[in-house]
Amino acid sequence: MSEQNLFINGNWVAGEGELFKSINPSRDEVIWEAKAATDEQVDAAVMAARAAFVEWADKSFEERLAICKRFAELLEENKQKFAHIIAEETGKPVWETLTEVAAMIGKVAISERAYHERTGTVENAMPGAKAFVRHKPHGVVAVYGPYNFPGHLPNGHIVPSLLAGNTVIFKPSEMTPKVAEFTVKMWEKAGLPNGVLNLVQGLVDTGKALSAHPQIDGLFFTGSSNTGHVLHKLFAGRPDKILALEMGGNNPLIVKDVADIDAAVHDIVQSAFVTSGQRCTCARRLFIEKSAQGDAILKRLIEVTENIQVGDYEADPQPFMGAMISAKAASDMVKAQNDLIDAGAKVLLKMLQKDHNLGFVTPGILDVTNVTEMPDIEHFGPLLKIYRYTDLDAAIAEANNTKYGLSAGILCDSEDTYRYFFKRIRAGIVNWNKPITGASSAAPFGGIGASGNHRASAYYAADYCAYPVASVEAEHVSLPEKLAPGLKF
Ligand SMILES: NC(=O)c1ccc[n+]([C@@H]2O[C@H](COP(=O)([O-])OP(=O)(O)OC[C@H]3O[C@@H](n4cnc5c(N)ncnc54)[C@H](O)[C@@H]3O)[C@@H](O)[C@H]2O)c1
Ligand SMILES: O=CCC[C@H](NC(=O)CCC(=O)O)C(=O)O
Repeated sequence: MSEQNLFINGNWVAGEGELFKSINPSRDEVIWEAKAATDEQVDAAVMAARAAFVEWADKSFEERLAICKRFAELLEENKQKFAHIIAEETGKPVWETLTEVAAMIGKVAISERAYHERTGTVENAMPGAKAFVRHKPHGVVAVYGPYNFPGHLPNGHIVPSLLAGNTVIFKPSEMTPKVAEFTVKMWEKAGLPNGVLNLVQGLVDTGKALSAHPQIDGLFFTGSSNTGHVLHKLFAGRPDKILALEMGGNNPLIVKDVADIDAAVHDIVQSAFVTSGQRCTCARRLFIEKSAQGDAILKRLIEVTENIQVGDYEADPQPFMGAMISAKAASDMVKAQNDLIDAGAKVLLKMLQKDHNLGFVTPGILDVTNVTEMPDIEHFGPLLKIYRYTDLDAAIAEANNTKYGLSAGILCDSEDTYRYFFKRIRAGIVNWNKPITGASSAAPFGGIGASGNHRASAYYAADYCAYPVASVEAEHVSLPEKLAPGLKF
């Protein structure tokens, strides 16, 4: 039981709202239980961030960076422990959660570089003066995180926000409060001044109270498209607030003429089933040619997928896939599969949830080529939909037939085919002969359409964490050499 679960103005305090729990989805055990933040506690957190802002923004960049570097060192020292907490709360195997902690550590150096390269100071000479472009923090920002990368993805907003001089209120996913608590304890230990980072835990009501708070200057969100759209509506008519949205996708992957079938199948599996399909970048739709080679790829894909190891996060040897975030998420995914089957999808490999109290499902593959009414929704789990095609243009058109636009890829040996595809496909991440998951934090990250609002996370996060200020400056006022017509001095 975690009683003092909120971090407000440098103090750990108990929530006074509704009781909520975090359940280990691999073992059906309660691992965290506490009360949500009330509206008054959300208000206290926002006002603490407001009070801390001027002093934090006034510190030198080097002072702020030193604390972020200490945070990264603490993560390094505690990486085994932290990886186990992420694994126990999300179901992801430890091999994978160790990479999540590594991405969090790497974020500090990447954000330092991005701060200078994207939001540095530019000075230009001009007659009798100098012109500058500098950047200033927005002020108090709210950061919302998803459950699938409960450490890495909010960290991708928090680190650049703090480096730029903003103060933060962090609202993690209600599915992953324990990871959030550990993260904030590392920041506390790293020496952040009181009020600079505040943690409010809770359900949707806590999220609503924070997003509606008049004293936030911005909201940086990674999560579902549904919630992102709710927030977008809430911020409509508020050009004074900055809203950065990173949402989901209905991501396509096309296969066309490859020599190495096993290599192609590897990249498909890595794209569709890593993290039990719970990555925003996962391939949801796979386009395979109607040809002998297409048949061979599909046959091999089914064989390899049938043999994917699914198991407990600590199992030795480690499984490829762990549990989904909850038993409910797993049964919802099976239901989504059944709905598609009812709509005419052909089962190639049936997804199964053997124990309804746990989050484990085996990966599923459906042929949806003949389904006439395919919903354009993100199936956030290990369910891959196959489209058989005869014409590449038609496959690309269908790949683009989505309101989303996060990631896309093609597996093909011809560079010309890739260039052709690249020009026509609509997505923020476009890969060639590589999985479409595993997007690097060192590159801009995010999508177009319903996947986000173009302020991509990762490397370009620096852009939305500070605003540019243009200045023309001279040490003294002086009369211009040439006066405007009609003026006499
Ligand atoms: N594009 C990306 O960068 C990216 C990365 C990871 C995950 N995702 C997406 O995230 C989703 C999974 O995460 P999730 O289910 O935790 O997302 P979610 O939208 O359910 O929750 C995200 C956060 O929003 C809060 N929230 C929910 N409803 C709210 C409301 N009405 N008002 C204010 N706050 C509210 C939640 O409490 C949580 O803190 C998937 O759709 C996935 O594609 C996107
Ligand atoms: O749900 C979002 C997936 C993000 C994920 N990105 C990473 O793993 C980044 C790792 C790094 O920073 O190098 C993905 O794209 O799969």
